[in-house]
Amino acid sequence: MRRLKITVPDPRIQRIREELATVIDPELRRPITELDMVGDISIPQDAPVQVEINLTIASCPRADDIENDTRAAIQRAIGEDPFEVIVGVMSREKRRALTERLRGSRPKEHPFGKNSLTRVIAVTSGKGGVGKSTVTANLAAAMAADGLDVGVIDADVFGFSIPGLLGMAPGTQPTQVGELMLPPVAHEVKAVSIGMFLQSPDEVVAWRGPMLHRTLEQFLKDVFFGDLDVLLLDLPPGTGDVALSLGQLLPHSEVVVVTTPQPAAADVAWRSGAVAQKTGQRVVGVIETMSPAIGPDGTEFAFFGAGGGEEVARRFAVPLLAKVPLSMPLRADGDAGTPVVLAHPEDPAAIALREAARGLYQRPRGLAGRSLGLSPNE
Ligand SMILES: Nc1ncnc2c1ncn2[C@@H]1O[C@H](COP(=O)(O)OP(=O)(O)OP(=O)(O)O)[C@@H](O)[C@H]1O
Repeated sequence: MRRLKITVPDPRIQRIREELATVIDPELRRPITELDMVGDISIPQDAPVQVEINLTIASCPRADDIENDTRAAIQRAIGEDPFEVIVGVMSREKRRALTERLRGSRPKEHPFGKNSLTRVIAVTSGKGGVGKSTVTANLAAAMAADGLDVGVIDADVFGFSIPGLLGMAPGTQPTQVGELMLPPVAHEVKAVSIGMFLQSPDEVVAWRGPMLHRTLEQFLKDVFFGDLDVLLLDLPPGTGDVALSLGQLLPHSEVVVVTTPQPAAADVAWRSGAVAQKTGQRVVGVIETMSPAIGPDGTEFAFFGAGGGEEVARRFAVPLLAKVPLSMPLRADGDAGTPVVLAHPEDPAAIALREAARGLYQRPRGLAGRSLGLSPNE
């Protein structure tokens, strides 16, 4: 009688697959198994286990991370057994299929339209240099540290400082996979900035409105942020073109107004929020920064006066989410690329910013702050 030969798959292959499903692509934020990055897993006789990994592109900036995580996963699956990881690159067809799959889950326009579950929050100020970008970077880092998926679009053409504030090295750029751009990630925050697309660091951006509009639109459509809980936008100071574009592209976005305590700055800050209201957006809160600080001997330093935040919040009938005192660590940590909420969480400025972040994402959606069109001014 002839014997039927049944080949039983080596159980180690299944264990390796299960462990590889825990390896997350750092840019796409999905398991490499789901992204079709795992090729053949074979166990030749008397030879090490072979596992093939296919990166999305040859110059994948996070290739080392993916390979290291893959090795650790295989080790967890097979212990001391010898193995080999063969790192290759996806074929063009596979890459196209992947980008189509990633785009496929997105609506035709951009993924942050009115049915999106992502909370879009634009951070605006009247004047430049009041601390708006620092506030944005810290809100993003604090929300991400609380476990939210957070993205930032740095649309501040004149002072694109988000990459630096998040510690991204000069020259950091999104990774291009097919037509999609994968935003760099720092402190668990995905960020894309106009500054990442300049030819040289010294290039000055002097764009007219339509160019800014197209850039913002492209960021929203072509940057693959994945499913975000919160998308923060760092707007240029003032009441200009980007705010109007935002009204058209993201009419459901909410707006946080940043001001210093100075009455003159507060008045300009109020104007920038009022423009946002005119384009249908909703002012949801005010953050005062450079607020009075208390020295070690109890002396109060109120270099920029007091009361600006309360005044702007009163005029919009929205909460004053935080008063962020003047703080050396806040400034120094920003310069060093680690937001103060992470580097010095005990600093009074960090405490205030963390409270503002929580106040923002824990807030129910409502009508406060939306212009009801009853009065031309307030
Ligand atoms: N509470 C604070 N204490 C100390 N320094 C602060 C505080 N807030 C902001 N700064 C500092 O003020 C400077 C300007 O801040 P930032 O770049 O965030 O302002 P901005 O409003 O975004 O400016 P721009 O619109 O020109 O980009 C930075 O050096 C920052 O570290």
